[in-house]
Amino acid sequence: MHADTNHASAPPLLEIDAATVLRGGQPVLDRFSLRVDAGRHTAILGGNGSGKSTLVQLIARQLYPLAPGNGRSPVRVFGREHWNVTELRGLLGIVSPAVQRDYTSEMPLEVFDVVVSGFFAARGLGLDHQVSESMRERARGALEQLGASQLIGREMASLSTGEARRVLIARALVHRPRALLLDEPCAGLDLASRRRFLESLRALARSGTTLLLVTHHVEEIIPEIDQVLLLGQGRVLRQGDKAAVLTGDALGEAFGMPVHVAQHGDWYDAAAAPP
Ligand SMILES: Nc1ncnc2c1ncn2[C@@H]1O[C@H](COP(=O)(O)OP(=O)(O)OP(=O)(O)O)[C@@H](O)[C@H]1O
Repeated sequence: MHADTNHASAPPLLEIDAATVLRGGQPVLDRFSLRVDAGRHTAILGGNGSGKSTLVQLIARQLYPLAPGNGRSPVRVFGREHWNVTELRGLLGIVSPAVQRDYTSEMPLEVFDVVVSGFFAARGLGLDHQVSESMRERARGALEQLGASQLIGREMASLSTGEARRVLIARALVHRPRALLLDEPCAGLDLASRRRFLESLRALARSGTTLLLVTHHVEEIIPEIDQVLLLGQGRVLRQGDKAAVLTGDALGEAFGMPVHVAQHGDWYDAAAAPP
């Protein structure tokens, strides 16, 4: 399901062309290629250690690929190879466990300030930040969109995992990025919080923000996502329409054991097949 149909002539949101990333001297992404068109909500699925977080860091310019030798970068975002990191984050909101740890550490940071600071790509508000009424208005709107308005006034360190995640997504959305990259957004959420959170992601997907969802849980792939990439040991095992990729065979290969996949309406789930 595409977010909207006005992207026909836009460059792809993301193009990765045979990128290799080394960590500890070993290739953890190995000649990895991926294309995500703007508006095409995509899930990146893989087991522990398959390279998902490395991929997020590659896209966020926190890790760099090996130079391919042709002078070109193997990673292009919105058609461009070179980005200033602040500018890139204005177009691509990123929420990951590392971002959440950073915001919920001991330093006192108030929820509303955290969301407004998204306009300045800063961790909190400082004296030199000129906050306009329209910025405040948009921050209130983003918190409302995530069902987190009641948290205004609270300190980040006092929030539950799910509450803090909603605030950080509001912060990532405040300057209206064209896409949102979410790394394991449901980690640490209980059943009810996860369902509510996934419903808010569905609303975002329908509102035109392209979602890139990184997860190891098939049941978090919301119906609006129609492309799935299956990652195994740093390589693309399968990529394509959800129905073609979410099969027992493909997931069995990714997770290294027999997997049973069930479909419930527009949702899928997967479990280890009984021995
Ligand atoms: N700093 C590092 N030095 C050496 N190896 C690393 C480093 N960081 C990650 N790796 C290795 O890279 C591989 C991919 O790790 P990555 O964190 O990207 O996987 P992941 O798919 O996000 O895993 P998980 O689902 O467990 O979070 C793993 O084998 C991991 O041990």
